[in-house]
Amino acid sequence: MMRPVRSMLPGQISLEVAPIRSERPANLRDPNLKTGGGGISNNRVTCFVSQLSFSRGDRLLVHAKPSSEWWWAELQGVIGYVPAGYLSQDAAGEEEEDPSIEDPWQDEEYFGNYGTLRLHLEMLSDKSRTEAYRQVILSNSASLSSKRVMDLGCGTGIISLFCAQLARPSMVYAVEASSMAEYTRQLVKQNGCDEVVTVLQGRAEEIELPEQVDVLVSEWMGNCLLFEFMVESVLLARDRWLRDGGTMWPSSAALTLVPCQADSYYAEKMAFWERPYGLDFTPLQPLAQQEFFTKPKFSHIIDPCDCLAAPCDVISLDMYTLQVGDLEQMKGQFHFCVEKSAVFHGFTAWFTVCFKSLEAGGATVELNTGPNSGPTHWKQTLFMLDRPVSVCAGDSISGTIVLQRNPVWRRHMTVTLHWTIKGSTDNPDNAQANIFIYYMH
Ligand SMILES: N=C(N)NCC[C@H]1O[C@@H](n2cnc3c(N)ncnc32)[C@H](O)[C@@H]1O
Repeated sequence: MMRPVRSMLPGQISLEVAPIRSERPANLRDPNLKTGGGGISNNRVTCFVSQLSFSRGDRLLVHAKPSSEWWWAELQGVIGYVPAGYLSQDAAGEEEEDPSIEDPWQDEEYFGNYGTLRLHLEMLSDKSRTEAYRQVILSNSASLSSKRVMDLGCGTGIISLFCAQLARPSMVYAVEASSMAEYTRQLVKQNGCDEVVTVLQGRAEEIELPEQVDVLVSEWMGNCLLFEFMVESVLLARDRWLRDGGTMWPSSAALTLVPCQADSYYAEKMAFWERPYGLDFTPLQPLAQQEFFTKPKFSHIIDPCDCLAAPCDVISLDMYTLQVGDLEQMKGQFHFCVEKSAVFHGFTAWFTVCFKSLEAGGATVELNTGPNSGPTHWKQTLFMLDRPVSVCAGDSISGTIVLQRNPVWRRHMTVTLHWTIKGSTDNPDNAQANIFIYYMH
């Protein structure tokens, strides 16, 4: 239940506001509609809220208090940030806070999922992923001698077991927050590695290690690289347990984007409604567009020939310098030169991580989850446009991508793509500006 509070504002304060994920196309040109962000494309508007406008005496419903300064509240159906200092508890209601937001990390569900085998089987069955980590350990086996290693989010302990089997580290601290840790201990013993590998059950940011480590290795990447935001735990552990001059594996990460055609997905979700069983179901197409094309398609497999331009790295992370605060909003730019005339259905994203060698001049190991590398369980992520656009060779697609971390649900993010298309003939009629905002839940 949400708790009503009254605002004690000194008069009207007009903060920015916009309805969250407006279901109806709103006219963004409406001078009265201040938006904290969002956009319009083909009259479909999705907005996200940054701050909420309210007046003295308004009764706000508080959904969550992610910080002492800013609360997440609702006023007449609009949700947004409010300055907590302007609010007072409404004597009328002592209702409980919304319990569903007591756990903005959703750890019970998150670690509950990793306590079962399904996700671990998927990850272990991913040969590109698992062999890449094996290759890192193998190619650095000599340098790993007598090193102290932390394997953050070890799951079944596969990386720790590779360390113990292929190298001679002095100690591997295998940290796992889910109940899988109990089985990981058994696997370590079963494979005769319990002299070297110590399994610690708990969140990496909460457990205590007896010493700092020389190497922090983790397989933390989620869909679109950052989803799950496990990377925050890796940065916190780095700052607390990695010795100065220690090694981060992965050392760096990059998110890559490419404009693409997606004929079969478009046919499956949109064209289908044209003549199913000889009938005209096209009135359902706006519903299909809203249901299927307003959120990313995870586990998309893009065929290299569906790429309409050379892919472009839009976000690059240096795991030695990246800060937790940097994760709130990450921006990238892109400029694609269309290489072939085709239908532009959307953008596809994937990531690459690199593992610098412990030896100076040693080979860097790369795990690339893109269409020209071995298949992985992440596959790629497809962001469909509302409506496809025909493009010609020589056209340019330029714009920005913004990954905005959810201020309440800390494992989620919003992806905003803003781009323009310029015709190769520089025909101004071809120029169109589009913004799409996708919620990754
Ligand atoms: N996207 C991924 N690579 N997910 C791997 C997640 C694995 O790390 C574990 N894990 C995730 N975050 C943490 C954390 N902060 N501390 C310990 N284990 C974690 C999780 O239980 C699972 O076994």
